[in-house]
Amino acid sequence: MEALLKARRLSKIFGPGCSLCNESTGPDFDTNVCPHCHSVVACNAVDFDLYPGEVLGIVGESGSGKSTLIKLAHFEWSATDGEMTLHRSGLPAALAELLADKADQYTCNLFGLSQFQQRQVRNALMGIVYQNPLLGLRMNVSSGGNIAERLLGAGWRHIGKMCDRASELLEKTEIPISRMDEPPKNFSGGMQQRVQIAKALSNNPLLLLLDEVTTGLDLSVQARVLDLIRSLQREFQLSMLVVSHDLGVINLLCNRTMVMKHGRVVESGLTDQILQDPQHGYTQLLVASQL
Ligand SMILES: Nc1ncnc2c1ncn2[C@@H]1O[C@H](COP(=O)(O)OP(=O)(O)OP(=O)(O)O)[C@@H](O)[C@H]1O
Repeated sequence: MEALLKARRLSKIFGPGCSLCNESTGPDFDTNVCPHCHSVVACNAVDFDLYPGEVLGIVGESGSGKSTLIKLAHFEWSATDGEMTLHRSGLPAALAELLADKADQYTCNLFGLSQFQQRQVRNALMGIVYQNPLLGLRMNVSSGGNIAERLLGAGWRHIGKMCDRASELLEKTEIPISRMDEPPKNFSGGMQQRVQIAKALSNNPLLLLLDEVTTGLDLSVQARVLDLIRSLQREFQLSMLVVSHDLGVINLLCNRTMVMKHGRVVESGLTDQILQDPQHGYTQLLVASQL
């Protein structure tokens, strides 16, 4: 099977950067701040492949660069260096043509696209759920309206079809249809996450990005949201990138996992293997601390 998404040498530096940034930061130096120019190396030379229907976890302590990878993949931040390509076979024909790299079955480097083109890719192919629902939802707009807005962005125009799609998704995410016209600000934290999930799924994304989606929720609410994500992933065979500092979440959702520290991947492999037989000292600590 061929990868749906390939990321190569993903790097993000905050600050001016200098020729010594990469060789003076990372786990061996116990910092991601360059001692020469004081830039932050949020991630450096990260490679990964994501296969169709696969869930790839990104775990690590606070500041290790997990959210940076999600924000690069979602084009919220521009990469300092690196490439991201998608397999063309799963893309809508118009997009596959637009992004064609004639020599390859993968698209051109998506980081090289204009902002407009990146928005097209994002609207057609990606969904995202943030830890903070304020980032993913308009709190004063009805829940149905939040979903319709996303559908408009993805090119939908027929109001009736958008209403049907919103009801279908809210039902799937266990929001009572009777509350479809209410704004998310009226909802509990768990409900807001479920509306975010419904919105993120509305355009049938190939790729779903989850950034600490259950952090901050009560344990029982967390369990319900995670269960929902797991069943939706199976139903739609979604490919997902899941960021979490919680190994329980990673264990429940992810087939494979990358462990990050100071902007570098220190270990990656099958989640079971990483949890049962961690190789890197940092992963061993992480696993021991969460047992
Ligand atoms: N806008 C910014 N300007 C400067 N540095 C930033 C900026 N955003 C993030 N960083 C730095 O980049 C590094 C990686 O941040 P990132 O948010 O990716 O970490 P994380 O692993 O997701 O952490 P957390 O679990 O706390 O969200 C951190 O050192 C952070 O301070």
